[in-house]
Amino acid sequence: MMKPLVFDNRFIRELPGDRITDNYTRQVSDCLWSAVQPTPVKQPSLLAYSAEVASLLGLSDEDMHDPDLVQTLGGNGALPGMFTYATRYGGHQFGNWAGQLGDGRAIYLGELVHQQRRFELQLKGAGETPYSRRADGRAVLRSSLREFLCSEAMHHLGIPTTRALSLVTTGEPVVRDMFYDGNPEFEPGAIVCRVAPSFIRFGHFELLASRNESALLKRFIGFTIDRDFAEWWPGTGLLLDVDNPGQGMIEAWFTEICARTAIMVAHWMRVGFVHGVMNTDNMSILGLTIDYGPYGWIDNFDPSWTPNTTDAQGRRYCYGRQPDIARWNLERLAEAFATLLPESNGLSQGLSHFDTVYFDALTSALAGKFGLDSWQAGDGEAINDIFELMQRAEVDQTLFFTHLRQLDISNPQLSVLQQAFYTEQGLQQFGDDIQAWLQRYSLRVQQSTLSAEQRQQRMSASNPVYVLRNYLAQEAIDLAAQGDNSRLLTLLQVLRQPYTEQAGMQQFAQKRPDWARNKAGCSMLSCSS
Ligand SMILES: Nc1ncnc2c1ncn2[C@@H]1O[C@H](COP(=O)(O)OP(=O)(O)OP(=O)(O)O)[C@@H](O)[C@H]1O
Ligand SMILES: [Mg+2]
Repeated sequence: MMKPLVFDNRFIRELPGDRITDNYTRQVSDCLWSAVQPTPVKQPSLLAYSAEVASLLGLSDEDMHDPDLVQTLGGNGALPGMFTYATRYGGHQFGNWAGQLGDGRAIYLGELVHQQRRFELQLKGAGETPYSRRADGRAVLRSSLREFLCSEAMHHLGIPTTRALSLVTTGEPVVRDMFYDGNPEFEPGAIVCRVAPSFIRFGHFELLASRNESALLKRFIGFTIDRDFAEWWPGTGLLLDVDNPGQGMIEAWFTEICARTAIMVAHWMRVGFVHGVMNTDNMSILGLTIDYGPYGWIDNFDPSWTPNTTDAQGRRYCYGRQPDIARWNLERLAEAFATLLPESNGLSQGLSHFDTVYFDALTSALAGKFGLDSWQAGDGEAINDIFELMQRAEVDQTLFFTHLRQLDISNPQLSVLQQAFYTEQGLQQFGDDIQAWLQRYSLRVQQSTLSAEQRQQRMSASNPVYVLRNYLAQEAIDLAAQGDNSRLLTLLQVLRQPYTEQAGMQQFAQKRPDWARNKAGCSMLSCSS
């Protein structure tokens, strides 16, 4: 028998809910959540779970196979103490205000408390809610598997992220027109149980501000600081009035949100992660990576690359623009707060803080990647030069760094990097330039105070050997769709230690194979999920 889980559902206890309790699509006002039950499914079956997340929640391996828990994770019935609801948020999508969005397919199970830590649990793909607009409330296996694996991979890379407890197939088909080309197909349905201290998004605040619900906006800010920033705000020396947080508190808090967002994006840039849909409804107030949709990983270095086919034209959310977009999103959040603080210039100070924190985080990440002791004048220029060469020569970003680590500084040879080139032509055409750069780099490293061993250690800690390249996820999806979850489990295992070379796992540390270059799911992803 499973031990009872402890829930303490502050969100629904302390914040107003929707008075309408019927589940139909509508505009909702003057509240933050709507009670809604997950829609039951035919046959929930546990495909994979994260043992680390289970243990954070006080769940043993045995518990994870408990039929009652598996049913709950598939949306069939709640456990004692749970309360199920969807929240009301809005957002800027692709640069435009989109109005009310809300949890159209994510349904909360409540706030689980274990060992003094609080975790919100959510089922993504659990059925329609009042916020489902014209969609079905469901999620397909391919997108759920990608979310499950990548959130765990990101955590083990040391990147702030929402986590995933479980991946459950529903036994029910879901219809998707993957390329929006009039060819809908049945795909297996699935549900991920996500876990985070808070799933509150920028869009929650933006919607209240846009609807002039200012008393509720204030109260919600007070709630969020009190519940989700409990470790931060006492250190500010400011007093928190939960019902009416003061200007100084809101400004200080916004500055903190800016810092966290900057750190998150600097990490993305470090490992070559492209989120793909940085709409403000996909920005976490805690600075966690949230909503693993059409994300991707950089193979050949290219700042203009985006995995999202919907964004292929404008490239708003391409790799290189992520820091600017994060700042743009913070500006939208500042505008929402400014409806309460018309006289404030503290909000613009928060934005400047973003610039400072991002610069520091990025330069220290780059110093780590290149194995430098510190960031010095001239490093930026040298690093820009090699990034430009990598782009023109089509060099794999991940392999470049893991191989650069092996460079003999006293006798730098291009051959160390050979594996990282995608084409013979790139090697022929840019080989001499890159060789010259390696000489310049070696001189820089020789001036450094680090020993060879220290340099290599720094590089190992900053440069992952294993990342969830798009084609690796796709191979796991293709197998899982045939009922074989072995690759999924192997990847989950390998990605637990992404910075360490693991015996027999060499195949997961290769550059993207040629067949995957232009294949759907491998080089480009649709938003259909
Ligand atoms: N299949 C669906 N059914 C109902 N609503 C959906 C569906 N897919 C997306 N939405 C809603 O569309 C909006 C934008 O979607 P987006 O792709 O950013 O989110 P998402 O993938 O559902 O998940 P999340 O941000 O919760 O990880 C959100 O309000 C989302 O709930
Ligand atoms: Mg989303």
